[in-house]
Amino acid sequence: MKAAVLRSSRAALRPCTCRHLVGRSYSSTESSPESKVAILGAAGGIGQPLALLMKLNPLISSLSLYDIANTPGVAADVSHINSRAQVAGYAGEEQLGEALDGSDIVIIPAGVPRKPGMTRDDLFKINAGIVKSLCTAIAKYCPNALVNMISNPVNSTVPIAAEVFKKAGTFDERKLFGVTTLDVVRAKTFYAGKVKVPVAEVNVPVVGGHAGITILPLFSQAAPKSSNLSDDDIKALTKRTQDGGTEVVEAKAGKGSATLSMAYAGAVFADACLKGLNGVPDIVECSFVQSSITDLPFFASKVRLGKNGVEEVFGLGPLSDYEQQGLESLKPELKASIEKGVEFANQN
Ligand SMILES: NC(=O)c1ccc[n+]([C@@H]2O[C@H](COP(=O)([O-])OP(=O)(O)OC[C@H]3O[C@@H](n4cnc5c(N)ncnc54)[C@H](O)[C@@H]3O)[C@@H](O)[C@H]2O)c1
Ligand SMILES: O=C(O)C[C@H](O)C(=O)O
Repeated sequence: MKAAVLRSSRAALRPCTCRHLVGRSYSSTESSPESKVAILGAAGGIGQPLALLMKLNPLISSLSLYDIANTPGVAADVSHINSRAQVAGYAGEEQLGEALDGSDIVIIPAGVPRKPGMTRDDLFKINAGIVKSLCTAIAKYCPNALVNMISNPVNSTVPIAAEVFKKAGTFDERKLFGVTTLDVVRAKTFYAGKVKVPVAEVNVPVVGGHAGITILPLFSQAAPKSSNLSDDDIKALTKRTQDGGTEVVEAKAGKGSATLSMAYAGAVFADACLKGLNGVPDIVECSFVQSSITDLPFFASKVRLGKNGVEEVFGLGPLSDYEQQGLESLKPELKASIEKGVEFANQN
């Protein structure tokens, strides 16, 4: 069973009166374009709260919820919320094409999460294959969509997606994103708590990748600046940001990894992508993208989002000695994870 499907056309305009949790609001005199967003893995721990948050986003006219099972229930539930997006649930591979058809953004939280004692790379064996088959379908059914990759290990799943798209002849480096927003969310929260400033005023760029030491928060560039932080404070904040995922995995004690904070982070990043697609100026977020700012082919840094996805990849800016050391230390691990993804995509 599935709910009614609404096909999207970005050119069509329709009035909207909903308010959005994290973005701008639209009055009845404004219009927002139609946009279709698909979530793959929508019945999971991240997928369900992410579906809820996406249903509240007034920039979305069509929300497509896909999983291997259980999406009809999630879709029926979310669809009763009185906001703009029309919701459709799709279950099983035979419905994947319809779920993806016409999507402007595809968000991928499909795959297994960590248990205590595991690294993100331990998920590669299962998640690499899942991501590969989902990206093969994206190349076929919505080759122009922006892809927001959440499935771990992000340092490898993004290169896998790139290789799949290259083979299909659909790769556009401006449209593929590893979602590292949760690292930024954590860095902001931990910094605000330490420096004792309102968290809403805080910004901290986080660069590199999304696993352990490859997560490099740049507290030397944090805003507002603090003169009270010692070197030890910065080391502790850096370590807590790098270990944020493990902190949640251990606290959940075998019941998975971050889902609620990740759904929030995924919603923030998707909202930024939607705003960029809609021509809102100066939308800047950190993301793991194809990059030439270091000698690695993929790297997370600040990117400006626009009508075609990435419009500009920003450089790292001035780094402290500690951050410079962190940058050099992360490169071998990040390089190996990228190469592992590329190799997997090309050998299977
Ligand atoms: N990027 C990040 O910052 C970040 C943060 C948290 C979690 N994650 C990752 O996100 C992934 C999902 O985490 P979760 O807690 O939601 O896991 P979960 O097990 O609760 O949910 C995953 C969902 O994916 C579905 N799924 C499996 N194979 C699929 C396929 N072929 N097609 C569609 N759906 C499929 C499952 O049925 C399940 O509903 C994990 O890999 C996790 O490590 C990433
Ligand atoms: O830590 C994990 O395994 C999930 C995710 O990557 C996170 O940072 O919370």
